[in-house]
Amino acid sequence: MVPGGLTGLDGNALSQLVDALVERGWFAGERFIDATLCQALRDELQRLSANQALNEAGIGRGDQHQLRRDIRGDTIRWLDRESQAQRHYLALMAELQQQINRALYLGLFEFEAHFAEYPPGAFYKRHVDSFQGRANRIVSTVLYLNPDWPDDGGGEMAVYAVEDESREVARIRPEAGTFVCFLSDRVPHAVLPTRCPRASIAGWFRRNASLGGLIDPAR
Ligand SMILES: O=C(O)CCC(=O)C(=O)O
Ligand SMILES: [Fe+2]
Repeated sequence: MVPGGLTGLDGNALSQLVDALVERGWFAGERFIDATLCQALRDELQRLSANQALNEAGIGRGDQHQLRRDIRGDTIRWLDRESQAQRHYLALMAELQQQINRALYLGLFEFEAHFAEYPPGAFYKRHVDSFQGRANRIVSTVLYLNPDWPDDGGGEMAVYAVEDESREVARIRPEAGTFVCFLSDRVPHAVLPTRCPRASIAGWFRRNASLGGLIDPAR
């Protein structure tokens, strides 16, 4: 249950998510997150964008961080719990974390997430979100915030086979309310070039990983 009388996650959808994670490593569900909450999150992202509060996203963590517009073209802002909408979404993710830990014993202990805006023409080439052995990102999530995404809007998330990254297995429209969840080190995915401004929240459940004596190194 989410505090403050807010809408929680649907039990049925949650068990579908957990089953899909176990069976094939990824899940996508339409209308997984309430439309009113998606609208509030999109309004907030649009305000941040209008106030030039978004930053160009890079690839690699810590010292390895670099801007590569040929690889990814979104601008981002990390969630900071400043709004009621963010706190509501984070409470839902805490509920999801509990369910995943209960069913899969993944020991997820923390969630980090950022708003993302892909302007027309932007994309994110095929990648995985963490590498085996250095995997403190365990489960990735994406919530889309675009009501009435047009058929010819592009910007789908392409999902590729775990055992063969050249084989596309799904294409997911970034329609508001659609939620995607997958094992961060297993599932190759990409954002296909978008034709419309594309709004989302990408997030990661993490496990504490001690790397080279650093506890929980910088993202
Ligand atoms: O927005 C999406 O569909 C995926 C974004 C993504 O892959 C990422 O931020 O790592
Ligand atoms: Fe990704």
